[in-house]
Amino acid sequence: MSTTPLITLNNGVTIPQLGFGVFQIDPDETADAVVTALDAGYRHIDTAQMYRNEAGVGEGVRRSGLPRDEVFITSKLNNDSHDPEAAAAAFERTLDALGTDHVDLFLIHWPLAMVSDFVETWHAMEEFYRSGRARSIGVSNFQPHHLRRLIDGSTVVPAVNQIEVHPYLTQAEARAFGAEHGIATEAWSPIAQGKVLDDPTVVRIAETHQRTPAQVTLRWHIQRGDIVFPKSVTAARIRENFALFDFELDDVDMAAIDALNRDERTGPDPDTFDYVP
Ligand SMILES: NC(=O)C1=CN([C@@H]2O[C@H](COP(=O)(O)OP(=O)(O)OC[C@H]3O[C@@H](n4cnc5c(N)ncnc54)[C@H](OP(=O)(O)O)[C@@H]3O)[C@@H](O)[C@H]2O)C=CC1
Ligand SMILES: O=C1CO[C@H](CO)[C@@H](O)[C@@H]1O
Repeated sequence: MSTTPLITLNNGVTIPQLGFGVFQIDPDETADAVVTALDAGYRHIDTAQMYRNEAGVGEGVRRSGLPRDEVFITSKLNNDSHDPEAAAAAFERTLDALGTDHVDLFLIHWPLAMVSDFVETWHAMEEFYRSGRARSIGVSNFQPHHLRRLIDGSTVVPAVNQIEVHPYLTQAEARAFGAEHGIATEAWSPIAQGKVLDDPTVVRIAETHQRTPAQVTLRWHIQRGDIVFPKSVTAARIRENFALFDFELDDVDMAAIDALNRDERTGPDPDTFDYVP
């Protein structure tokens, strides 16, 4: 069975570059999907308090029979828990739901810059990291201006920034900022929830390589060096999305996909998204 490359984060922790995302997987179906993914070779699961399926992730990992330390688990602090005391209680709930004594990565899900002080929230995250119960901490949906303020006001530099990235939103500025500051970029909605799969350029490159449009798009992410975790509840697609390591895109293919950028989001804009449930 093939394995995924590992990326070393700025704190020395390694993360499998290809993982499995579980947003919009029904809590009752999550354990089965996670078992299917782990059987296919994935060793990295991306969940969030907001997805309400952390318990299913924990159950799936246990049911797989794999030792806990062979699976990298990420979760994210919900938007209603930015207050440092609320963050501490929410972090406990995540560990309880997953049924584990630590997570490998814990993220602030959204900056919520208009309704909270994310630097204060980050100080609570630093405590989770110092205690060892979050092996790494990071952020999600932070723009360079948010990251600048965070880095200026704290001691631990985020290990990752998880942002929306796909061929229609290539995120040159945010990825360059991350590279400059040792913050790994994680690409969410890597196939734009399916919207890039009919793109004629992607389809043409897929035909050339006798691969699917999803595989070509995910391979483009891998060759750019980002961490990526496509979601699927379909067993055949879960396996298809993992079969990325026996073909390569050349520079011309990579440039053609880069050129599809049109700065088009499928999800919310971090500068205006302030949803607190
Ligand atoms: N930090 C954040 O704010 C966010 C984080 N995320 C994370 O990123 C992960 C991935 O993003 P997500 O938004 O789920 O979207 P994706 O870009 O991964 O797309 C998922 C959709 O594509 C379909 N699909 C998956 N594989 C294939 C394939 N090979 N061929 C055709 N269709 C396919 C799935 O269908 P089906 O399931 O029916 O097979 C599903 O409808 C999330 O699960 C979550 O972990 C996502 C959004 C925001
Ligand atoms: O992780 C997430 C899944 O998608 C949602 C809607 O786009 C986001 O709000 C959320 O951050």
